[in-house]
Parts: sequence; structure tokens; C-alpha cells
Amino acid sequence: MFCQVLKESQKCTRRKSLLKVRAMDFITSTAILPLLFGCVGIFSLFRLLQWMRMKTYLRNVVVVITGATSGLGKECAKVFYSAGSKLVLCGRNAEALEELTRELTTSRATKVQTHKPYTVTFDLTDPGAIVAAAAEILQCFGYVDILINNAGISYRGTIKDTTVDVDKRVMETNYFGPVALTKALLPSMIKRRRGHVVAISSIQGKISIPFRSAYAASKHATQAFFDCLRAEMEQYEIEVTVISPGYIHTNLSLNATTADGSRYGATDKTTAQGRNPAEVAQDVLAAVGRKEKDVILADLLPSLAIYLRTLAPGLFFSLMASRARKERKSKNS
Ligand SMILES: NC(=O)C1=CN([C@@H]2O[C@H](COP(=O)(O)OP(=O)(O)OC[C@H]3O[C@@H](n4cnc5c(N)ncnc54)[C@H](OP(=O)(O)O)[C@@H]3O)[C@@H](O)[C@H]2O)C=CC1
Ligand SMILES: CCCCCCCCCCCCCCCC(=O)OCC(=O)COP(=O)(O)O
Repeated sequence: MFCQVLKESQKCTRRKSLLKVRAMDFITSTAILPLLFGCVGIFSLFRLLQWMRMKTYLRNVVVVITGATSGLGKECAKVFYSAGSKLVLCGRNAEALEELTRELTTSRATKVQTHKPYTVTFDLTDPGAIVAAAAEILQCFGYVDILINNAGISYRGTIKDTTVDVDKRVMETNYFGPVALTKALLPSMIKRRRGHVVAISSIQGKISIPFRSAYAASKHATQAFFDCLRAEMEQYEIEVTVISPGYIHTNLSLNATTADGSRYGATDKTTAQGRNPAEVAQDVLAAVGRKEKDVILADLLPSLAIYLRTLAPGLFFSLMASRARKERKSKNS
């Protein structure tokens, strides 16, 4: 009896290995293996061509970056500089812009020809200064190829305690400023039938979380405006890219405004645990280089939250209400 079972199991093993051999024979003797290699080859070639096109697209073009003094803007300056772009670095702090220019021009991390950045100092809450800055840039370079609207501030507070002046300041910095700068540069892009406008939005441009009303509103407005712009500019071959990152480890929460307009002055755990801005800048470079239209740069949970907001809004609102309750409780205790 035992011998019979042993024989049967040996037969079974032999049959299995025979099947394996036959499967391998089938793969090698038929078109499957060449097809597999062909697909991998075509995909690699496609990626290589895409990469080469991206490099050409970014080399020697005029790229304006707002908020270049810190965080993501500063890192974007580094990656676009290394890609051979002609940078116009914008910010409120002239000294910090000069310091960044020194840092860039003394670094030797790139093989392509680089260009000394040009700096322009202005505040995005000042409409007159924005018009003057755009005129200065156009006077100096004649045109702008890529505008990266990156500068921004965040906010922390309850709606009931926040003055409308604070709401306005956040909207002016994050929404009206970028809109005004874009409008000031758009006519020259339209004339050339060439240009690319980038908006650094946020996951909070897609979903609203409690105690971020002004910030989330400014980013939702940004998403809406630049989506409209994309559709209207298609006829002039002007590209529009909206990028929505999740948390990044920058000074954003430190510089955030509170309900009464004072500086928040702390780095939140979510910010401290956020992505490295240099890595996010690489993703921004790739998204711009590939002329992507709408990009989410976040982990799974925020990405899922966006779908939840669309597919099951009731559940999403309950989760946000519970988040608000928890945050209130932890503040009161
Ligand atoms: N950090 C994060 O978790 C996330 C950030 N973002 C977005 O990324 C962008 C960059 O922020 P991040 O690098 O994180 O933050 P930082 O605070 O490090 O940088 C913000 C930049 O914006 C500039 N800025 C602020 N207010 C004005 C103004 N009134 N006029 C001109 N420039 C101004 C700042 O200049 P100055 O030095 O003069 O203050 C600074 O250069 C923002 O749009 C933000 O909303 C999106 C998702 C997540
Ligand atoms: C199917 C299951 C789905 C589960 C979804 C649960 C919902 C979880 C909510 C997650 C919220 C994520 C918020 C992300 C916010 C964010 O990344 O903001 C980026 C910023 O702009 C940061 O600015 P801040 O000043 O707020 O630090």
C-alpha cells in the first residue's frame, strides 16, 4: 500500500516537471519570448526618447520660479538650473535670492551648459509690483517659456475666529498673485504661440481638511483657474500643469498665518515627516518636462481621500468632522 502511494506521488512529481519543461519549451519555441523582449525593448526606447525630449525641452529656456528663496521653490531652482534652464528667481528677500544664485553658480553638478540666474524681488500681494516684475522679466529676456507659480503660504485656524483680512491675505498670496503674474506674462506667450504655465497647488486643492479653510480655498481656486486656463490656451499651444503635492518638509507650517494674522511659528509633525523637497522638485521637473496636465504627488492615503470625496462624499465629510473633533479635543486637553 505504502509503495503504491510512493509510486503515485513520484509519478505526479514527474508529470509536474514534465509540464514545466513543456511550458518553457512553449515559451522559447513560440513567439512569446521574442515578444516579451520586444515589449521591454520598445518600452525602454520609449522612456529613453521621452527622457531625451524632456532634456531638450528644458535646456536654454527661460524659466520663472516664484518663491525661490525657500523650500520647494529653492529645490526647483536647483534642478532646473542643472537641466540648463535660464532661471528668473523671484522672491521677497533679495539677499536670499543672491545667496541662492551664488550657490547655483558655484556648484558643478551638471554636464550641460548652465546660465547665471536673474533675480527679481517682489511681493505677490502687491498687484503693481507684479506688473512691474513681469515687465522687467520681458524687457530682460524678451519672453518666458515656463512660469512656475510656486510661492505660497499656509494657514491654521478656525473659521469663526479668523478675520477676513487673513482670508484675503492667503487668497492674495496663493491665488490672486499667481493669477496676476500669469496674466501679465500670457500675452507674450500667446504672441509666440509658446509657453508653459505651472501651478504648485496641493492635495488641499482637491480636498478640504478642517482648520485650513483659507489655504484649502486658495488651492481649490488655483486648481479651478488653471484648469480653465488649460482649456482656453490649447488653441495657442500653451501648456498648463497643475501639481498637487502632499506634505513636504519645508518652512510652510513655520511661516503659516494664524487666525489673527500672526505667524504660526512651528513645524508640524506632518510637515516634518513630509517628503524631501529635493525629491519633490525632481518630480516637478519630470512633470513639466513631460508636459503633464494634472499631477498628484502624494502617498496612498491622500490619494484615496480624493477618490473618497468624489465617490462617497458623505463618508468623507464624516471622517473630516471626526478629524475636527479629535483636533479640538487635543487642543483643549
Ligand atoms: N510644504 C508642504 O507640505 C506643501 C507645500 N505645497 C506648496 O508648495 C509651495 C511652496 O511652499 P514650500 O516650499 O513648502 O514653503 P516655504 O515656506 O518653504 O516657501 C514658500 C515660498 O513662498 C514665498 N512667499 C510667501 N509669501 C510670499 C509673497 N507674499 N510674495 C512672494 N513670495 C512669497 C516665500 O518667500 P519668503 O522667503 O519671502 O517668505 C518662500 O520662498 C506653496 O505653494 C505650498 O502651498 C503644497 C503641498 C504641500
Ligand atoms: C478608501 C479609504 C480612504 C480613506 C481616506 C481617509 C481620509 C484621510 C484624510 C487624509 C487627509 C490627508 C490630507 C493631506 C493634506 C496635504 O497633504 O496637504 C498638503 C499641504 O499643502 C500641507 O499644508 P499644511 O499647511 O496643511 O501642512
